[in-house]
Amino acid sequence: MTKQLVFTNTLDSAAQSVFTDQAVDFLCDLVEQFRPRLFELLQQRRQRQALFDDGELPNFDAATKNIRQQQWRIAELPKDLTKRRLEITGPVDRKMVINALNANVDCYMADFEDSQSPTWDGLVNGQINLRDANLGNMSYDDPSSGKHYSVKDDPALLIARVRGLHLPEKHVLLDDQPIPGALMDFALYFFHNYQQRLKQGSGVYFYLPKLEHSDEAKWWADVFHYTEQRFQLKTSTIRATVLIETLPAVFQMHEILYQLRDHIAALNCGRWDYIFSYIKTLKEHPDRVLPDRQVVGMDKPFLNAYSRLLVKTCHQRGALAMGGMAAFIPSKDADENEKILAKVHADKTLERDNGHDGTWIAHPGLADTVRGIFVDGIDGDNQLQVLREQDTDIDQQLLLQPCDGERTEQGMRTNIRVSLQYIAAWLDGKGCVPIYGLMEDAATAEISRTSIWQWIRHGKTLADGTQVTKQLFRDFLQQEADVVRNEVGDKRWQSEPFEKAKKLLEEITTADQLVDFLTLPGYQKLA
Ligand SMILES: CC(=O)SCCNC(=O)CCNC(=O)[C@H](O)C(C)(C)COP(=O)(O)OP(=O)(O)OC[C@H]1O[C@@H](n2cnc3c(N)ncnc32)[C@H](O)[C@@H]1OP(=O)(O)O
Ligand SMILES: O=CC(=O)O
Ligand SMILES: [Mg+2]
Repeated sequence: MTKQLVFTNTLDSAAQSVFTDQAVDFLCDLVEQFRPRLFELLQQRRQRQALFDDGELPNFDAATKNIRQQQWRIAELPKDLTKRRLEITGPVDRKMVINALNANVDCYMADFEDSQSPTWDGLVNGQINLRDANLGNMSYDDPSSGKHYSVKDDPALLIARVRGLHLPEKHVLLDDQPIPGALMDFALYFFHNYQQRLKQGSGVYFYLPKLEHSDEAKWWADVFHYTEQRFQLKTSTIRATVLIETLPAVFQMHEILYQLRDHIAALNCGRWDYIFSYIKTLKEHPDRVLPDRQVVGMDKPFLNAYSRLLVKTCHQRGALAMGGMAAFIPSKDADENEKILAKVHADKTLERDNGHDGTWIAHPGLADTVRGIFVDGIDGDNQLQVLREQDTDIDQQLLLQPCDGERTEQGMRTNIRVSLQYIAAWLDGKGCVPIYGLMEDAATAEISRTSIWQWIRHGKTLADGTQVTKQLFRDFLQQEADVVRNEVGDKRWQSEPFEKAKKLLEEITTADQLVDFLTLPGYQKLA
């Protein structure tokens, strides 16, 4: 008997329109075919981490030296993926999708990942929204403002980011086990959109997050080849941009491009997950504990080296090198806004000067400032020709260089308030929220909570000499929860899952073993 997917809940009409018989067949085949290997790859992540915990440091792999040294290039880029100077990103709710498509940018990264809390309804409606976006007949009437939204002519080019490989989808089972969330997002987006995208003379474009090794890139390449064959499409119809946002992956960039050479278009500096991964990968290394999150900027040597090596590697192979996200969002206060735009300007100028071909913005209000740098400030559609002499000697030592800066009580308290508010929002179905003037999403919040864990783990002292302990954290958590409760008011505190978030934050921060992703225990609690 052929296998069947089992849904844990009754499908409403929206879900039925997404999980059609043919789409379900395709998804079921993908899961059956590729999940066993995915489990092995996740196991290999744990084995590599055990070595790092024992004192080894991530490094370039001697076994794949020939891939790094030989001459080869990725498949030629399709025309519409050569100009990606400015990309807006955001979760896939309907108003956001329309606003992003209408923004003054080249591309829109529609996000099922860091900025999307993976509620069932959110994911299903996200698929419907992206299908409508590709069909070009998308509109929305906002019941709270009465405003009508529709997509302009010539919208931004749509690229969908699927969930990371570690995230299960608990509402859909095969053989009594949750299916991989990444395969669900990929299969549904591909199935419902490939015909329309090909009709428009384009391809089906994805962002792939949080890869740790080129074997995982090979796994995705196999998924893409299988899909193209099944739907009788030309090789390279599917194109991926891979986020280099884990520390192990920075040592595998040539290999990742190589394994995906028929399908890759670009690498991207996912700087927030990268900082989180630096903490996580080196969590047992007392000499590489990071300072306050606020001081870990792209000008720090280890981060700047990562950006430069990514550019160099991509350009050598004919792939675009995308920059990352400045977390600043516009303020309604004019003076404050001027300062924010100046910070964004400095951050993006550094990326442009490193040779990136384009960059991300979190908010349409930043488009004009960043266009000044990445559109007016470069010659042509990209900087593929840039190969800088000074970026030839980036080595393991520089990529892992300890980061200077203070650990302060203020920094620790801010980390607590941000984590608490973010986890509460996420459990409430919102994957990206403004907190204290910054956009916070699953990647930025991970930095806040793992920093504290690592400071406790190594008994670090704050700038005033206080040692960070589990008890200090518990005391601060109680005090900062009161501060947040005052800020949001009793009504919101009681009606939103702040108490649940506080409990989860306490559990994962005081656990003896670092919890891999806060979204894993979080997902168990997500309605
Ligand atoms: C680490 C990483 O992974 S980075 C990538 C993931 N993160 C992201 O994608 C960040 C996406 N950004 C956002 O979600 C939002 O900008 C937030 C939550 C940070 C702030 O959103 P808001 O509080 O709505 O901001 P604000 O009120 O200033 O928004 C003004 C308008 O801009 C729109 N807007 C804001 N950000 C975006 C966006 N990223 N895409 C599309 N529209 C947007 C809002 O919908 C709103 O539209 P309206 O006037 O029609 O109502
Ligand atoms: O996904 C992007 C990141 O910075 O993390
Ligand atoms: Mg990320």
